[in-house]
Amino acid sequence: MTKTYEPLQSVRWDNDELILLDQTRLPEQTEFLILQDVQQVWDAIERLKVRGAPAIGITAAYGVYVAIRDFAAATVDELLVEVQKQADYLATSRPTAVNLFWALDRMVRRAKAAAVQGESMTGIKQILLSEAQDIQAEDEAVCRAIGEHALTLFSDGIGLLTHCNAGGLATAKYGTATAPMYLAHEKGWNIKVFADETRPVLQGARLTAYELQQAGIDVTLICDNMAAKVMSNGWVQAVIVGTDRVAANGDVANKIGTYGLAVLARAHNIPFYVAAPLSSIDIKTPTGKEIPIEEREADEIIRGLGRQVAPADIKVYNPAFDVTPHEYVTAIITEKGIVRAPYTDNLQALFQK
Ligand SMILES: CSC[C@@H](O)[C@@H](O)C(=O)COP(=O)(O)O
Repeated sequence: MTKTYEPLQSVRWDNDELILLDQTRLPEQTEFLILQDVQQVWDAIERLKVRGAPAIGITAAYGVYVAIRDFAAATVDELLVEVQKQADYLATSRPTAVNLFWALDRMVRRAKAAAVQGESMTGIKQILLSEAQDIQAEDEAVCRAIGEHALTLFSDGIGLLTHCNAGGLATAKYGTATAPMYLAHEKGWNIKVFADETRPVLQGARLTAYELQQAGIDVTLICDNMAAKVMSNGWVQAVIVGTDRVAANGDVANKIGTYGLAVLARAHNIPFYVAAPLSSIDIKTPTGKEIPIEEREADEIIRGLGRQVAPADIKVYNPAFDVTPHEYVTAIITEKGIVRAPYTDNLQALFQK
């Protein structure tokens, strides 16, 4: 029997309002936030109310419109300066996911192009709203295409392991790493997914386990330190994760713990796949060493499980992401197809097609 996937939407533009599903509250509460100004948009991104690289980009794009819609500029040039200023501000909310900068840059370029075409200030504002809506609609199509390409690597009965949440909640729909899971499920395949809980903020437990279970997919939650055991049990035939930024040489930044998983996959002879929209591929950053890695507050670890689990004043190191060297990456699955080594040439080629 085929099933249609109808997920919770994490970002919505509805009735002239930007509405976010508060991902910090899931799975206990399904709470929606109406964001009324750019400060609220910035806070929502920084505090992970919306998270996941594509969803951050989509939200920031709407954020630019929210920031300028009531701005009373005297001239089009003044409006363009304001658009740039607000985009620069939103760009400071999180450093690693390149989709944020990609979406903001696209919004600024669209405003400038509209000005060159002689649009009025009202026209430019409307064009910015449409651009944000286009970014969101395109992301859905991109995720579906990633899922279709990824599905060619898998077959009925496969066991998959994933980390963090590169799911529908992190994108417009389908997710990146989860897209083939949803498409496989729609086809009636029996797949088994193992979801790492993903310390410290538990995106795997709170979000991936939740959304896959809601969709009726066979998902098993494991603690991060159980991945080796699950692999050695022979339960996993592929690892698939999302990414916040792929460098030009194929090094992959993703949620902390991804690198360890890639090493484990290599040790067990299991392919390690990265699902990446082109908006996550940063051809201008040569290698993973140049990718800025966000460090977050100690409290995420000390009090991350809802109560104090360590000495209150303990020294903590809390990088939110790590970089998996490209040598460990079996393939990068994009909306334009599956890319394998040599990554420098093959990723570059994606942007020339
Ligand atoms: C399709 S989402 C890809 C990545 O953004 C995801 O894997 C991830 O690491 C998210 O980190 P987060 O800190 O929750 O924003």
